[in-house]
Amino acid sequence: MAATIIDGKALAAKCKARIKEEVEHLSKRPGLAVIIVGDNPASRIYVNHKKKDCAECGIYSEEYALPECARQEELLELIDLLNGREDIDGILVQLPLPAQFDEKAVLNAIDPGKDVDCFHPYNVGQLMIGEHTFLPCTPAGVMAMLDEYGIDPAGKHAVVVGRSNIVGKPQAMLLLQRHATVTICHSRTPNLAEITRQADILVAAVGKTGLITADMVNEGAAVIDVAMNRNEEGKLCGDVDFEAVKEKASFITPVPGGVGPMTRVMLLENTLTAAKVHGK
Ligand SMILES: Nc1nc(=O)c2c([nH]1)NC[C@@H]1CN(c3ccc(C(=O)N[C@@H](CCC(=O)O)C(=O)O)cc3)C=[N+]21
Repeated sequence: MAATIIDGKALAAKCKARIKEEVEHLSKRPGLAVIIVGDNPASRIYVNHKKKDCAECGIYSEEYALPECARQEELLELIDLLNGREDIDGILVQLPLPAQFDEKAVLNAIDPGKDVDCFHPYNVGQLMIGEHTFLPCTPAGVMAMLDEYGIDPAGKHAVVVGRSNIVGKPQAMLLLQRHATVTICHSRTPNLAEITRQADILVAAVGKTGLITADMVNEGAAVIDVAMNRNEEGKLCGDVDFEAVKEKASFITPVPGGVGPMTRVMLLENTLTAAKVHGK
């Protein structure tokens, strides 16, 4: 039987309506500062999306566009200024940064209480011990999708393919918190298909078009595709062979229209949380 297609766009719209409602009940508007450095066209599109999302939910947003040649000190000074501003609850530095930047130092400079990406080592540590305030946006978006479709991770075997700090690792943590048995696979995993075939929940987060083929998926698995790749025609696609895998899976996320819109919602959610923590 063909899989149920998880509609990330519809769920995102529903979540945004709730966030908007909550924002209306605060004493002051939440504020998000978005910093973009250089002119990466994908980053430009994403940042525009974020601004539009904020406006839709009544969140105040400010954009800082620094030139490609900006210096590290300039960026650190800006972050410092934003750290001190009461009207700004969240700070997001769009990644990737141009090569001259020390990404780690930049992320470290953001006040952990304003780190709505959940990239600061303090927040990553909090996540590890289950004490987190902020949710890692993409992994939390995935969890919200599982919840919405009644897919309970408890007791299931969840296989995460990919071990990045922004998706694979935090995804594994969130699934673990929800009592899944978690396996993390990556580029050096020799018997990848053998392991993915054991998955009740399979999360693909590698960034390699066509990586997950139907023979790698267990009948009835829930398949979540986190990747944002461009194919030869420049079309957005994930890691999963969607057409073939949807005939085998019980649930599957499309790209676009799956995890991407939910990632954006979680940024709004974190900004709302930060505003509440800041007494708004
Ligand atoms: N500090 C930082 N935080 C991020 O969260 C962050 C980042 N840097 N750098 C880049 C990645 C990528 N990312 C996406 C989020 C949503 C969509 C999204 O909404 N995608 C739509 C399609 C968008 C389109 O058509 O291009 C969809 O899947 O339906 C895509 C990509 C956040 N990132």
